[in-house]
Amino acid sequence: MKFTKMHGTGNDYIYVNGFEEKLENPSEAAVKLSDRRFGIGSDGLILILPSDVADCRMEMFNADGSIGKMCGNGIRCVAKYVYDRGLVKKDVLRVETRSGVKTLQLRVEDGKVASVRVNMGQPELDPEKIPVLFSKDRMVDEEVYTPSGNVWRVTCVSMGNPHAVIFVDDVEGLNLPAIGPEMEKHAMFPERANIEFAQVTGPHEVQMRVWERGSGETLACGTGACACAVASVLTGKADRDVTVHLRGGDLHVFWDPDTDDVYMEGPAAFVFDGTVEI
Ligand SMILES: N[C@@H](CCC[C@H](N)C(=O)O)C(=O)O
Repeated sequence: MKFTKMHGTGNDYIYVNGFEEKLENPSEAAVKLSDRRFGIGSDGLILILPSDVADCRMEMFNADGSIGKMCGNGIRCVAKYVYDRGLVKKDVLRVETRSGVKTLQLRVEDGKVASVRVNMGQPELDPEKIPVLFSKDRMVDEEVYTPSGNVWRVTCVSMGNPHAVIFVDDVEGLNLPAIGPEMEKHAMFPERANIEFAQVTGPHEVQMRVWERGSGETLACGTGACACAVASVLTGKADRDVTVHLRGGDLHVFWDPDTDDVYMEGPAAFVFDGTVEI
């Protein structure tokens, strides 16, 4: 099977052109191919497919084979893939995802996509829809106790997938591989959750690390950066226009007060093409 390795701020996926390739069991392939020693190595697998309602469709699988309804870093790479390879030559693109059709504005340099601005849609704050087992009045900065005895104050937001944002004083000092799994799988999240740890360093600056549902610690998460920006506003810690600094680079997020839409802007990068036996 032909594949392409790409990344958005270090959040790397294996991309398969579903216009040409047929993958019988993508979930199983995601587990096998994402392995960083026995496979190609990635945070997961993304299929680029034809769509009846948009320019193309994406399907994303985490490294454990589970499905993610939306992927902010992945969708920018999908845009770069279809534009640079001439599949869809438009600088405003519509991509179908499991969380609806997203509109993307491409910034092209020397004929290739350098960065992409995505309308990520409106954040979902209804606990039943996220889903999180909190009541409606306990959604912002609420205490959660973990089985190992940690207490975290979380703000829950869905950006098409579930996120819990936790503000801390020293994001780099955290032992994320120890803390992440017990929060991802905490009983309060019936479908597990992506966990963001954030340190606000100014009205327009947030430093963030992420433990992704199904993939573990990644260098960046686009939907997570958006959830973090929304949580920063809801808790009164930052303005609606923030740069989220991640281990893999920066993402710019703006939560529009007029439309309630969240916009995310960041780079998309090609790594290499290859073929693999599956
Ligand atoms: N890396 C992504 C999010 C991927 C999906 C997530 N792990 C989930 O299961 O919800 C992003 O950039 O948004």
